[in-house]
Amino acid sequence: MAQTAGKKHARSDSQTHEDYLRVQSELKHPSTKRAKQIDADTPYDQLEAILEQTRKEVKTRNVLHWFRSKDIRQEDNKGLHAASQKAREGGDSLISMYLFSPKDMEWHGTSPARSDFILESLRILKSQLEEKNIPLAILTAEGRGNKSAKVMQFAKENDVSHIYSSMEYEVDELRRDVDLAKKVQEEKDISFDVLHDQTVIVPGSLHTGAGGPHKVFTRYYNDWLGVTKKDPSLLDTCPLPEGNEKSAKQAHQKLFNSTISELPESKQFGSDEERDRIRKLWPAGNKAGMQRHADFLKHKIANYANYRSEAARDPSSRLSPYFSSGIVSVREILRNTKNFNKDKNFDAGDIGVVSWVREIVFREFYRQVTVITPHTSMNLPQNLKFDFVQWEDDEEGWKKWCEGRTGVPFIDAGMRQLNAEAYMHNRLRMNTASYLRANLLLDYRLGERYFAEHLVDWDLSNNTQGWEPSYTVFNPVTQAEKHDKNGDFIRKWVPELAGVERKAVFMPSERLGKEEFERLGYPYPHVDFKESAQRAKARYKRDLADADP
Ligand SMILES: Cc1cc2nc3c(=O)[nH]c(=O)nc-3n(C[C@H](O)[C@H](O)[C@H](O)COP(=O)(O)OP(=O)(O)OC[C@H]3O[C@@H](n4cnc5c(N)ncnc54)[C@H](O)[C@@H]3O)c2cc1C
Repeated sequence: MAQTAGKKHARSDSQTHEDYLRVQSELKHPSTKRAKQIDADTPYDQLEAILEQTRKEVKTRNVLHWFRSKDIRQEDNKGLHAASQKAREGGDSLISMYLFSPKDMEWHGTSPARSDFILESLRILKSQLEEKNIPLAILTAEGRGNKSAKVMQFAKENDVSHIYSSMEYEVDELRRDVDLAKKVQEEKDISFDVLHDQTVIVPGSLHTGAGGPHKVFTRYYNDWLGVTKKDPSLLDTCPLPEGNEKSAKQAHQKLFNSTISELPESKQFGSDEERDRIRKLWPAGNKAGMQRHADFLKHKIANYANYRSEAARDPSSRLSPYFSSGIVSVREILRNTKNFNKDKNFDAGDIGVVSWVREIVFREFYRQVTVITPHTSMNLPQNLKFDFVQWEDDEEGWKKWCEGRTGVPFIDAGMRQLNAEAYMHNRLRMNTASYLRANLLLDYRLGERYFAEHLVDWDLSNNTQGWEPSYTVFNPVTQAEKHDKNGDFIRKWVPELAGVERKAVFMPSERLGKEEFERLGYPYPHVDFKESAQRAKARYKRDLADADP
């Protein structure tokens, strides 16, 4: 396994004592009492309310679209389209901007793979827009707190009358937009709007019969199917932005000259080899994402319902980084999927399509959860009682988990895939997460953070929901026997076990002696998973019984 000397970046898979201390210090969060206050008066509601006042009628001058790391594309981008239309109404130029924030990358633990993927996609987008005489200016925010001031300064310097952008649903990002909206309120001749673009159905808008937003997935899913069937226009896409006159190149020369930022040292790859390998796995830009979807429809979706949990077959679309950075539009992807499914609704036709779209609806549901329980984006579990669990302090267990050396092959295979590909198959994500919080009884937030620091597709809503603690404890042996029947996935990622007999691959400690482990160079299990699962359940029961969030 690659060992990176010097530790200049968080991405390295060999963990030191300092890493263990650092990652613990990054798990700060508000009290559960404060979390409830935030849930009662959400930043999302605050933003929606203030936007009523900042969507103003003002004389159109230059129109700005502010790209975020969730809408890096010109195709079917609602905010960009609205900005383009406004500019056509007789304004000067359509201009665009991306605010690069190295401090936020540190704060959120963004992985080098995701950081690079975003910058490479921006590079492609910049040149596509430039062909239409639309500049994409890259600004750098020095601190985490001065972003709205920076945007306002940019708007004034460039005589912007209208600012458009796409909604981000996490607390920090919503508060940043509220902050900018307050500044816009003080200006007579600037308008600000934030559009919903990430999902087919606006998060928070699907309600139960009693009136509150759905909190249970199956009900949300059924409702989602019904609404999209009734109103197929939800999948309508918007056109590409219209270009500026050639003269815009002269008028906004400074913006055209701005260059894509360098990543801070901690976000750079450990080596050129690693960079090239990861870029090959995850080619940047919309075209690559759409091609990936077309290939998935052609070769894999028909078997998705049957094979989706069998990681060795690599059965899924691998579109998650493209969704999480908004490099592809979910509406366009679903519209193409529907065409493939002979225009049938998403609960009919090809069973692979039905099964795959259900996962996309999970993505939409988790955005609804983030909006209605904002504390989930603040390092707190959705069920606040789990904040009262007394986790173990086990540095050795932590390191072994990170490095894929727990001695439990299914877990180690998943972690090694993550370390090598900046990606892990969903079944392995479920198992490695369960192993960390239940078998090792380590604070689940340590794992959540490690995923953020390594995944190319990190997405707060999907990741925090994936890590949400519960009483469910996966048995990594029966899981492997069921979903990796021949042990192919394990053998691929844990080559030490390539030659051992099939049964021993799933749990070598049940069939091989300790000396055999030494000979193979594979670690003996750090904990007994059956015993540790019992211990976790008892611990949860004890701590949750006394918990009073
Ligand atoms: C502990 C844990 C952490 C996770 N962290 C992330 C994360 O940071 N980013 C992320 O995008 N997904 C995350 N997931 C969800 C899921 O594992 C990935 O979306 C999926 O594995 C990506 O592979 P794919 O694109 O081939 O998915 P496909 O199976 O092809 O699914 C298509 C799309 O549907 C969405 N999707 C699929 N499964 C889920 C799911 N369980 N929940 C929500 N959306 C889903 C994704 O956008 C995905 O790209 C996590 C799951 C767990 C259990």
